[in-house]
Amino acid sequence: MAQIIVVQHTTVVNEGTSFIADVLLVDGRIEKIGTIPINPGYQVVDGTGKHLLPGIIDGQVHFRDPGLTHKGDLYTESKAAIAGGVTSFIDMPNTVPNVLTVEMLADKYELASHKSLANYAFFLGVNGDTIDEVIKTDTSKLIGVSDDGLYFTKKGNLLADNPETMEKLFTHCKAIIAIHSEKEQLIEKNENAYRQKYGDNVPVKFHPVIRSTKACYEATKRAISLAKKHNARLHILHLTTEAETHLFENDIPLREKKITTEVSVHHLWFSDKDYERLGTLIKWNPAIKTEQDKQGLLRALLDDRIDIITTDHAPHTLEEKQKPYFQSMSGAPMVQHSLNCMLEFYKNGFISLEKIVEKMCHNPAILYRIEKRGFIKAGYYADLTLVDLNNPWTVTKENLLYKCGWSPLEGTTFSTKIEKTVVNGNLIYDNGQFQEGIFGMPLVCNK
Ligand SMILES: NC(=O)N[C@@H](CC(=O)O)C(=O)O
Repeated sequence: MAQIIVVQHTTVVNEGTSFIADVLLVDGRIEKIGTIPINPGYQVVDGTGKHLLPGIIDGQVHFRDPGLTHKGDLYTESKAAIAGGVTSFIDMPNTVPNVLTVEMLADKYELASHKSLANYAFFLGVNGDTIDEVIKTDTSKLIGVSDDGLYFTKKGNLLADNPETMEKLFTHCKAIIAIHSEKEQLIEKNENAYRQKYGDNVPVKFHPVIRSTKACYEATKRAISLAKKHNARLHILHLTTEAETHLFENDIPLREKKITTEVSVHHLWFSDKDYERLGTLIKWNPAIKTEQDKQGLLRALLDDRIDIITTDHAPHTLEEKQKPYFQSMSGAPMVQHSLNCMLEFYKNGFISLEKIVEKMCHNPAILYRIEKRGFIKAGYYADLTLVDLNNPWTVTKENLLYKCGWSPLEGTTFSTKIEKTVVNGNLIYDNGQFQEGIFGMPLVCNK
């Protein structure tokens, strides 16, 4: 028998408007939005007073599977994602082994098919060592290629440091090229200067001085100019500086843009003021920068120079984080709370609900050409999240779902709660309870 769910009397937030309606879900797809008569056998979800959003599509996560599963894995982190209203994610290649060939990519899809509760896609990794292999590959069907995090291998050769490699890739690659844009060579110089002064114990407040605005701006400027020269499809990951936002355009529809960018939630949420309180827990690459940068990023998001919001969810164990500056891992878990963070900006009057949905749901689907997801539309997959905008709760260790068991947001009180999350028509998350054993689907990239 067909599985039928009706979400009744809910405020649907979709494509720039919000309106009260019922939403009918049949066999994994959205069938109708309007007034739905209830028949016996329908599962009814009361959405009165709640808001129904398309499931979040997080365009950048590190779920650590395979090889780094002491930090997180596809099961634990996808579960945390779903509790946060995230129904689809795109995962980075800096696992162990690094995902540098199409065979390894296929292995990762296979792994996710029996581990991930959310829908999934994976970037093919690319760095200076594998460029020739990647450009021989049929990249036209891939969601994207990326060098993100591959510098941890130390033979990484990030694209931002290698204009020649970058040009070669821009000439041949048909997929989106998503790059981590910081000039590592410049950063290394800064690191050496600070190491001489402080040894290993550099105060973390210098992190944004070491991983400087200059390192970001120069890398982004160069990547954009090379991409324009070759008419390549470039996406700059996790932008952190106000200066860089002015390098992007907002007068072309997203579908036609060749150069796009994103902001990660933590760069909107934290600023350098927070280093004193949180120390290396908020050490990220690129670094959290100034209050002025944070404001500039929000402005660029609102005026469409920034296209999507991601988390760059990057769990590490507390032990790995709480080491002296140079040994402490960069990155932190965020995927369970990204929607709550953005809804807090809404509650404080900084952004509309419709804009949040555009940047977290619609635009990732458009940018990565993801088939039939990201919108509340008849015929689309039923990936949805139901939120209560007036239900305060506090982040504690006990309510974290991350395998690493900590969050830089512990102690934060959010005024909104993610109540339910539907993935492919299945009510996977309902007020703290999970329906286990139903796995997500691979995202289909429709060029
Ligand atoms: N963002 C981070 O600080 N860390 C990421 C790697 C990366 O995105 O560079 C990680 O994988 O830990």
